Amino acid sequence: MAVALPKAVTGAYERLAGEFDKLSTTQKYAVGIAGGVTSLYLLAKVLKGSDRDKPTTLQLSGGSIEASKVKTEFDAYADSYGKNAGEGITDRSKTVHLVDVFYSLVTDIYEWGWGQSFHFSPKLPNKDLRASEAAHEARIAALLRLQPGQKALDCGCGVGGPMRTVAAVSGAHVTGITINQYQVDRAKTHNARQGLAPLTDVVRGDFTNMPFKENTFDGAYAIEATCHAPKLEQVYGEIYRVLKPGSYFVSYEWVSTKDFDANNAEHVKIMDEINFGNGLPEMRTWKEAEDAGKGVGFELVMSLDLATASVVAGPWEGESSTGAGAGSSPSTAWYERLRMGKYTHAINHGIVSTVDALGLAPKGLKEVHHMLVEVAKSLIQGGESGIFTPMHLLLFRKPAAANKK
Ligand SMILES: C=C(CC[C@@H](C)[C@H]1CC[C@H]2C3=CC[C@H]4[C@H](C)[C@@H](O)CC[C@]4(C)[C@H]3CC[C@]12C)C(C)C
Ligand SMILES: C[S@@+](CC[C@H](N)C(=O)[O-])C[C@H]1O[C@@H](n2cnc3c(N)ncnc32)[C@H](O)[C@@H]1O
Repeated sequence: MAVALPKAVTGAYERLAGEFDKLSTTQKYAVGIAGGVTSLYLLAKVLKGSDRDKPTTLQLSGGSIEASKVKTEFDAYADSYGKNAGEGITDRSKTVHLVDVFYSLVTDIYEWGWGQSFHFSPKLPNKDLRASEAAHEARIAALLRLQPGQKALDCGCGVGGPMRTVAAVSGAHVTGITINQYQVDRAKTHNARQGLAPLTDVVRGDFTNMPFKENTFDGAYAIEATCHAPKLEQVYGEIYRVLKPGSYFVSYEWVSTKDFDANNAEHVKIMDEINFGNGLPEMRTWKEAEDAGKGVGFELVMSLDLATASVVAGPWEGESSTGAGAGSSPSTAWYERLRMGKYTHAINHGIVSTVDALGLAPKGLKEVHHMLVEVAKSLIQGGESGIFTPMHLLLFRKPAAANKK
């Protein structure tokens, strides 16, 4: 079927062709060569690109996993989740490895479709997404009272979006730890490009067994990361160990809220889907998270679901809220950003499926993207129903007298 182009387009084309005809043969060659070189340059940029801010569609990779193994690794990841309601990862001893695989599979897609900060944020009134995201990260620096010259730890740092904000607003040095080598490389590239290399460091390691000496850091934080630990006590215990006495640890936790009913099949189904699409071994309740921190020796200073409550100015010593969420927040709900444009998820899936069909993306990436399209729906359901929050703020303090016999 012939496609009729708008008159404005055909008219412009005819005028250009007319102008081209007026050129001498040498000029025509020159235009041809310039056009060819420009096209080659643009093609090379799309295909390769280096030191990129974010991957282009054609750069979507399997992270630290070889392209030829992406499909096999994704299938093994999918098989590691039990079929029974509420089961999560069946063999919990494999959690850390599976999380590493998960982040190899999703890191490029996250950067491509979300940005360099792998977390949610309440959208603040009259502020755009990036400003709201940065405010959510800067709150961490304020809660930890970080100062220039101090040392902070970012537990589960992703590609370093939050670490760069925390270092930039506080002047403190931030060391990030992530289980995924591909994220280490990406974070270091971004840190250098954004002039923050001197205030940051990134290491590959397991946050349940960290390569740092006791009493090293003046503050520690985890943004939507400790939910990946096989047991919360393992990661909280390690953070307690490496913190100096009297220092703070703040976490934005993924937890079920007081509205979650473990006997409600629909609630459990939503949580199972959230666990699978986000590499979580299981979902903890906000109370379990509070108890885990206290259990390893921390004092609980503050506990508040930022999805439902506004934060007042500090300090918060001795002020431990119930976790039920006090007051209502004037901001837009965190899950609204996930809805994106009406057709964005479908369009993105079309793009990923096309590069997959053309053999320009690792086989298996289409399935990974499909998992993310599905989990976006489950996260929205979890948020709308109020049974789940990705931002339960827990502020802990290592007692000043810790370590003293
Ligand atoms: C804290 C975690 C990650 C939180 C979020 C950063 C990610 C959770 C779900 C992700 C996404 C869902 C839909 C994707 C979309 C289909 C794709 O085209 C572009 C990327 C998404 C928007 C993607 C981006 C990151 C998330 C929002 C967990 C893992 C503990
Ligand atoms: C959702 S991302 C959040 C990243 C970052 N906090 C942010 O907000 O951009 C979770 C991070 O936790 C890290 N992580 C999960 N399990 C880990 C483990 N056992 N040891 C170290 N890092 C881990 C992942 O590698 C990833 O970087």
